[in-house]
Amino acid sequence: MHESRSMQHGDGHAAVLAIATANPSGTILSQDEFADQFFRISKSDHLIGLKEKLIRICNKTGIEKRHFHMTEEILRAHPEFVDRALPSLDARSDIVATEVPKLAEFASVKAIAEWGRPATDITHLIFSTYSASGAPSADLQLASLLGLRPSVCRTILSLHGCYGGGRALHLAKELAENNRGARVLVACSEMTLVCFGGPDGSNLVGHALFGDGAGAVIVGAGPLTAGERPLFEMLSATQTTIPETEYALGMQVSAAGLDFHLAIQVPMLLGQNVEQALLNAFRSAQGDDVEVTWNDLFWAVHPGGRPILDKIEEVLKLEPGKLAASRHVLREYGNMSGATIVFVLDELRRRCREEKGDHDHQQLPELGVMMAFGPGITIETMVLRIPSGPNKN
Ligand SMILES: CC(C)(COP(=O)(O)OP(=O)(O)OC[C@H]1O[C@@H](n2cnc3c(N)ncnc32)[C@H](O)[C@@H]1OP(=O)(O)O)[C@@H](O)C(=O)NCCC(=O)NCCSC(=O)CC(=O)O
Repeated sequence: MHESRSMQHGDGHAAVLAIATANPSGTILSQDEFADQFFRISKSDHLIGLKEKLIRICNKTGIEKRHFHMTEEILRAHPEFVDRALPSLDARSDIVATEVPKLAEFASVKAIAEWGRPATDITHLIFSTYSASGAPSADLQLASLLGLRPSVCRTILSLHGCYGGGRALHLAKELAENNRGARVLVACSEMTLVCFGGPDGSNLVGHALFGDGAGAVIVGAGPLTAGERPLFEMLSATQTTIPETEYALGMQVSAAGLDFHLAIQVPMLLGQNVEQALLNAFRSAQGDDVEVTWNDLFWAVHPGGRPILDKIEEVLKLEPGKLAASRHVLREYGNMSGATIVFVLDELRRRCREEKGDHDHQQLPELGVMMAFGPGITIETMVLRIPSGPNKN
């Protein structure tokens, strides 16, 4: 019995076997022009004070551009998306019910191609989004679009917000390590269409930060088949909730769509608690006598906002450049909620490849850490290792 139980487990730690990302082709907006465009299309140019404030906020985000599914044509067809006093959830849900899985499909097809095995070899699917409001949901639709087998085990993570990608990867690790031969597709797809609205005193920061994107990751543990290459080994994963901070980050579904709440204290709260979350993850990997120097690691941090990255850099005394992959993703795409961490992993992988031939890139250390934050405040932390030897990418 004992032997047959151990035969059911994968060999060793789970690993990331492929990563891909996608963005919608609808609209790309430069952050410099965002306030002008947003106030024009929402017919709000008369709200001069709010517009000036949005310009001040946009200038401080560290973002250069963002991608959106939303277009002016969609807004012309749905004036209720601008006026939050009008009910609009049904119309928003109709659009995202098709478009969110479709965006996930673009990323997943690329990840499956990189992985090199047929989609029918996927045994588990974990889909994370803040846009799902029906059942059956985006997970089933993605499974159909990709032609996954009917026995694929599906899980949907709904409204986990920005820690959705981290949570999905954590679950994928546990599934892969506990089910021999499992190959888990993690798909995170986020679209701001569900929370778009005309400017008011409470939603400017969300409008300045969030963008649309999808990430897909294939996760599996040993034995690996010929052609499978581990990109990041997933050594340990923990979740830490900061007590009594429910008020600080949240999402609420209403007749007018999804409302985000981002308290001004979020960067400070994360700064005060990040080290404990890291120690929890490293103790889980190395035991109580953990010895780790933060600057000896590579870093994949969810770029929730520029001051969050600044605060983490400050409290952990990180060398400049340690959060470069996170800052790059924030600059190029904004905060894509749960999908963002997949973009950061992809960027790190790119830097890892380039370091061989490009001396401008710092050599990545062998050990690193992935962190994602969201409502709770919840911190998902994972200790990663870049494999050495012939599989190194
Ligand atoms: C908004 C910022 C770009 C502003 O940058 P700075 O803080 O450096 O600049 P600043 O102090 O001069 O602030 C500029 C103006 O923004 C206002 N301001 C700052 N933070 C605010 C907040 N959370 N809510 C409302 N207003 C805010 C300030 O009062 C100020 O207004 P005035 O100019 O009128 O004085 C930044 O604070 C930021 O990126 N904050 C978001 C961090 C965050 O919460 N991220 C989590 C995202 S959610 C996530 O990732 C997880 C999830 O949702 O699941």
